[in-house]
Amino acid sequence: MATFYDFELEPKVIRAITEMGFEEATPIQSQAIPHALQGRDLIGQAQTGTGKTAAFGIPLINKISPQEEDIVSLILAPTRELAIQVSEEISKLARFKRLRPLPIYGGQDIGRQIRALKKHPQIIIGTPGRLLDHIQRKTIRLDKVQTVILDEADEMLDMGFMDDIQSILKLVPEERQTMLFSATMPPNIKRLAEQFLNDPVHVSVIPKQVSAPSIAQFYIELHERQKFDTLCRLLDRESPDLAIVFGRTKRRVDELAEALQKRGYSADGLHGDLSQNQRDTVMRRFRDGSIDVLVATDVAARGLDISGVTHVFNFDLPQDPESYVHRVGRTGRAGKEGQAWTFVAHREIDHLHLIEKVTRHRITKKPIPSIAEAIEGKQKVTAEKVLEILQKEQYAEYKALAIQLLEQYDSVQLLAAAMKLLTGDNNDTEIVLTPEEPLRSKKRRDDRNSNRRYGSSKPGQRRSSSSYGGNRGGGSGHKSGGSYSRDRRDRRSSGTSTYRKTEA
Ligand SMILES: Nc1ncnc2c1ncn2[C@@H]1O[C@H](COP(=O)(O)OP(=O)(O)OP(=O)(O)O)[C@@H](O)[C@H]1O
Ligand SMILES: [Mg+2]
Repeated sequence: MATFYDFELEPKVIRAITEMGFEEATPIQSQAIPHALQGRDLIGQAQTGTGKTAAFGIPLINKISPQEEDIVSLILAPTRELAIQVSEEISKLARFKRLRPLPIYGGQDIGRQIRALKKHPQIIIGTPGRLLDHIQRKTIRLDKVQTVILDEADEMLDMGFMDDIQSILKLVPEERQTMLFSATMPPNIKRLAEQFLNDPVHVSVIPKQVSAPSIAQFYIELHERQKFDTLCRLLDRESPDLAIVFGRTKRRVDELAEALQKRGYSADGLHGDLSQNQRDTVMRRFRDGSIDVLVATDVAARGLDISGVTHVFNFDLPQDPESYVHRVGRTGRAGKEGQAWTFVAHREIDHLHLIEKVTRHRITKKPIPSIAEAIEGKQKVTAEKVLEILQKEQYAEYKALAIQLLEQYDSVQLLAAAMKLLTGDNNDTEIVLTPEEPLRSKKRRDDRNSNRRYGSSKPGQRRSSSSYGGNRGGGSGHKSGGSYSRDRRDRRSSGTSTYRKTEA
């Protein structure tokens, strides 16, 4: 396993990496950084949570001079939250070089962005729409750009950003370095690559399974009307540190977040119809732990790196296998463990099997947790809280009362009563959610030989293989076809190697 001293990096960059607590390079970093430093175009694919951001961020920071006054690099990301996050990681890497990265995304005051642009940032991290806006206003010029990175490249295609990306890249000099990154590379990404990349190196660190091995994956087969109580029981039994619950539509997310609040969970929703202010607030509160359940549409499926997310719940089955991979990839990051639970209506079982086939990962069937299990889980949390106070000896002012009560009552009964009070009564406020239709799977002609469905299908077939299910909520209706290529023989396995991050 490579350390960062193995690459020819400036001492200031190495120092920043060390301060971030990175000891060893992850597999995608060891393989991509040398090519990127040589200026090669690159297509990088590696599992979720394995450090793709630094894989392009490190070589990028290394080559930019702090004296530079122009925008020399451009990073495109599909969502605002991701643009903000990538910009933060780039800032950390650029700390000692004192470079000026700037996130540019929709929903933020454009006047403020224009003022920030006057301070000569060298790196712009943006979403395509707002970037085009600035280009039209001539507040951003791209004619000095030397490096372009498309993070979550396949998602940007899927969201129908192809035209925008084309318009943006037309303004960037042809003599440049371009890199694409994602955990999933459906075959139609080739179109993008052929058009925008020049003799790219393919770096693929996808071992046998597409999703990270550190994620335990389960599913529960149930009726739509059982979903909510099942979610509550799972939350009680599992007591996640932080959890993300994915719903299919914006309405679903709103209803679910409100319902969870009614039942006493500290939850809030995130989707594209909220104001940017609301989106920022929800993300900040989730990151700092003031809410512990984030309910979201697929807007939160890609790239978001929030430490402490131990559980992902697919309240509704995702539209396609790529979305599944990215959603569950919000947990089990940077070598940590995580769990993903997927709710499947009886009629959706075929979809689930398709996901298993494409991701080459068995998803284990589990029963609906019982009420008793849920209560037991809640009691365990209460006991842990009590023991924590005990260990930290934070009870001095209650000691006299305890002695007094113990003189009069039985200790077991007394403690049980206190635990009951702390755990709270079972809150079974009646909840009614607007039902969502189960995903319908269209019979495909190539269903007989489903092994061939992904990857090796001809362009004509791909359309049909992508049509299992309706449109993604609010999307343009354009769907990508297919998924992971199955016949990639040059996949180098990352094996069982792990990498650690020391607490910096
Ligand atoms: N070499 C390293 N050692 C330890 N931790 C690392 C290393 N490189 C990156 N990380 C950390 O791992 C986490 C995941 O990284 P990152 O968000 O770049 O993953 P990703 O591959 O882009 O995932 P996704 O496909 O979900 O976007 C981050 O918290 C990052 O700081
Ligand atoms: Mg990423």
